[in-house]
Amino acid sequence: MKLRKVKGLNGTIAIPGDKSISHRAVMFGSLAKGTTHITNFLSGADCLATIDCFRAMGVEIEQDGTEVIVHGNGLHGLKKPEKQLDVGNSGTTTRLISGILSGQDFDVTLSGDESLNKRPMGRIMKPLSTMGADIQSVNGDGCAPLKIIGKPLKAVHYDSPVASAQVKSAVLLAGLYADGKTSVTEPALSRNHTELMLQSFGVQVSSQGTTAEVTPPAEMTAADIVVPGDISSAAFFIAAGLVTPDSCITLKQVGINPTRNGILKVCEAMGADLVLSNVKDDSGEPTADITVKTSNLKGTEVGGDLIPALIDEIPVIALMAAFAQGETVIRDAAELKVKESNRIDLTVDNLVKMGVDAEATEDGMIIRGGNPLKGASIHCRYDHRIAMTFSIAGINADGETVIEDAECVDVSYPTFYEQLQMLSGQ
Ligand SMILES: O=C(O)C1=C[C@@H](OP(=O)(O)O)[C@@H](O)[C@H](O)C1
Ligand SMILES: C=C(OP(=O)(O)O)C(=O)O
Repeated sequence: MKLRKVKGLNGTIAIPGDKSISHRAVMFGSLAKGTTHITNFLSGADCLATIDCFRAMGVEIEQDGTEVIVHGNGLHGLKKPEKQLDVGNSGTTTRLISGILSGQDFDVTLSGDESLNKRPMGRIMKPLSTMGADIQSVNGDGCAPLKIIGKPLKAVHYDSPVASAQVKSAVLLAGLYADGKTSVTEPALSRNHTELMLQSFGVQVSSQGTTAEVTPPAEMTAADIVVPGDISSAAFFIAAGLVTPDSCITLKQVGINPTRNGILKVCEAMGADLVLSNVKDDSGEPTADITVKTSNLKGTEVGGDLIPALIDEIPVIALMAAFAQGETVIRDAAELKVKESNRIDLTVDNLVKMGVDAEATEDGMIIRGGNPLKGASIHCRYDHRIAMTFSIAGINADGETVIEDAECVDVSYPTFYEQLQMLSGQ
């Protein structure tokens, strides 16, 4: 993908469905008795991998673009797949499904692509093993492929060392099959979509502070799920609208769940012209339209408990910082090293290539904004968030920017380039 400066971004777009919520809707619909209708499903590669995994375990799932119908087989209705499950590039699929598979009465192996098979799975193997699961890293390196032999599970309380919704969810989903109430406490609150959506499927879940507890149900009941727009996808156009001269963009129906909306707080601290309208909260997952206009940003500090609420947005926040006056410090974000790529190093390397004064730290980065950006050839190691971040950089840089492997945006945002082109009037 080749990009050059644009004359401004203007217009209104609908942001595609939330990736985290789309995964969960397919998973919980598959475990429920009855028919689950999902509207505004994210038809990106990661969520399609989740659909394929459940189809392989005997669940009938109809998909027509963003409309999905799941004919659930009930909590104990999954069947042993004929082959190894392919989780593609998706950490969420891998970790959440591992919780579910731990409690089945069959064994299964799951594996993903090169990037996925390098990501740490010890973080879920440890608590799931404590519950009695037999889950092994096939190559003994703590990564996928994972072999999971389903077992009767014990209820536990798990004190998680990381604020991770994937770890929390893996344990809570195994808890659906345990012999009593299972709870997880995390060091800071991560996204709570699992807790909210399990309740919609009739499961008793309680949350207090950073602890969530699930009571194993006899059955789960099907639900209709309307997926809000993904704030992690909206983030690219929030940043684009703020840093591109002569821009005004409205993003419709974006999820603003407080465990996800950290970027809105960062925008406020940076002095962004950002307005929420049409705020709705009828499904437990609040949404709003977000309007952003070109702004003079200032540097800020990002860290602490805010990090889990914006973890996937940090590369694009770093880009905003490159356009801001003064210094931005991002800390407490070491988790970025174990995403689809090492997002600390890759973000900083690519920023520096484009002429930004940036340096990596142990747990984040420091960016001194204000230098003009120059076009560069960007390596994204097939990391969708890096590809989109540096595409927004590219439309604000002198000369040409080339994004290698740009097709990886399909993982979470297949219509990204189409919408970017539309907003730039090209
Ligand atoms: O639960 C989820 O849907 C997700 C949780 C986050 O990962 P961690 O739980 O590993 O932080 C996030 O980075 C990922 O994109 C989606
Ligand atoms: C980290 C991400 O996803 P996952 O962990 O599901 O691969 C992401 O989408 O940025």
